[in-house]
Amino acid sequence: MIYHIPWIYMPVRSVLAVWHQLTKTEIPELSKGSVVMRERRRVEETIRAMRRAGACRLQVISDFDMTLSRFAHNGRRVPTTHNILDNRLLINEECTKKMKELLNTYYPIEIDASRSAKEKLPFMVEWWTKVHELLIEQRIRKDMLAQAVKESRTMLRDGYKVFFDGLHESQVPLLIFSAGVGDVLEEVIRQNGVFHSNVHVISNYMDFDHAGVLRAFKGQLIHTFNKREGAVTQAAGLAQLHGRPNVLLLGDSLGDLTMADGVSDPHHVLTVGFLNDQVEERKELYMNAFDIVLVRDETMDVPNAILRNITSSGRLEVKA
Ligand SMILES: Nc1ccn([C@@H]2O[C@H](COP(=O)(O)O)[C@@H](O)[C@H]2O)c(=O)n1
Repeated sequence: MIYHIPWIYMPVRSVLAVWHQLTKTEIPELSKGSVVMRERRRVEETIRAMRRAGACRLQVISDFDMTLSRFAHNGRRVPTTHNILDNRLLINEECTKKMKELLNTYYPIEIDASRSAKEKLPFMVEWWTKVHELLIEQRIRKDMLAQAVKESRTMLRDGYKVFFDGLHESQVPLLIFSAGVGDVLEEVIRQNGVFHSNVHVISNYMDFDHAGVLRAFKGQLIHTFNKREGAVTQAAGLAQLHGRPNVLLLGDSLGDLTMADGVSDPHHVLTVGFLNDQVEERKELYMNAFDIVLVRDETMDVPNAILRNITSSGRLEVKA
C-alpha cells in the first residue's frame, strides 16, 4: 500500500531537504577504504564549524617525515630527512653502518604500541643525540646538501602540490613541525617547487662554520616526543599564526598531537593521523587519539578534500 503525503506537508519536506543539503558535509573522500574514524559525526560537525569560520581563521600544522613525505613507494621505504644524508657525498661507509644500527635499535622503540611516550622519551634523546654527533664528525658540507636531496629517493605524498598550492592561494599559513633535519626538509620542498611564502618550518637546523662545514645543531633538540615544548616556545611566537584559532593538524606519531599546544585559545582542532607501520598493533591507539586515521594511505586526498571544503566558503580575508 502506498501512503501519499498530503500536499500540506510538502513545504515542510522541502525545508527539511534544503536544511539537509546546507548542513551535510560533502566530503566523499571520508568514505575511502583507508579512512577510519571513531566519531564521524563529530568530525563532520568540526569541519562544518571550521568552514563557517572560513580560511581566514584557519592554520595547518603538519609533521614532515612520513606525513607530508611518503612512507613507502613500490614496497620500499622512502628516506626520512635524516636518511637522505646517507649519501657518499656527505658521510662515509662507517657512518652509514652506525646510523643503520641506531635506526634498527631505536625505530622499533619509537613505534612500540606497548610503551608510553614517557618511557620512549629517553631513548629518543639518545637516538637523536648519537646521530647528530655522528653527522658532526663527518664534517658535512652545506653546498652538498642540494645534490644529496636530488640523488635521494625522497617523495612527497601524492597530491602534495594541490595541498601546498591550495594553502598558498587561500592564504592559510602552514607550519611544518619536524623532528627531522630542517635544512634537508627545506631543500626537499624547494626542489618540489612548493616552498611558498606561507610555509614556516620548525625543525633541527644545522649550524655551519664560516667554511660551510657542519659544526653543531642549532637550538634545542626536537625529537618525536618533545614537540609540545617547541610548540609552546617557538610556534606560539609566530605572528603569522595569530588570530587563527582553527587548526588542521597532520601527523604520523602520537607525539605529533602536541604540535598545536602553542595555539592560544583554540576553537576547533581537527587531527588527522597517518598510520603507516605496525598497523594492527597501533590502530586502536590511533583511533582513540586522532579524529581521522588514514591507514596505509600514501596520498593527501583526505586533507585536500577537507581543506577544499573549509576554504571554499569564500571567507578569505584576514581579520585585523
Ligand atoms: N636518525 C634518525 C632519527 C629520526 N628518524 C625518523 O625521522 C622522523 C622524525 O621526523 P618528523 O618529521 O616525523 O618529526 C621520526 O619519526 C624518525 O623515525 C630517522 O629516520 N633517523
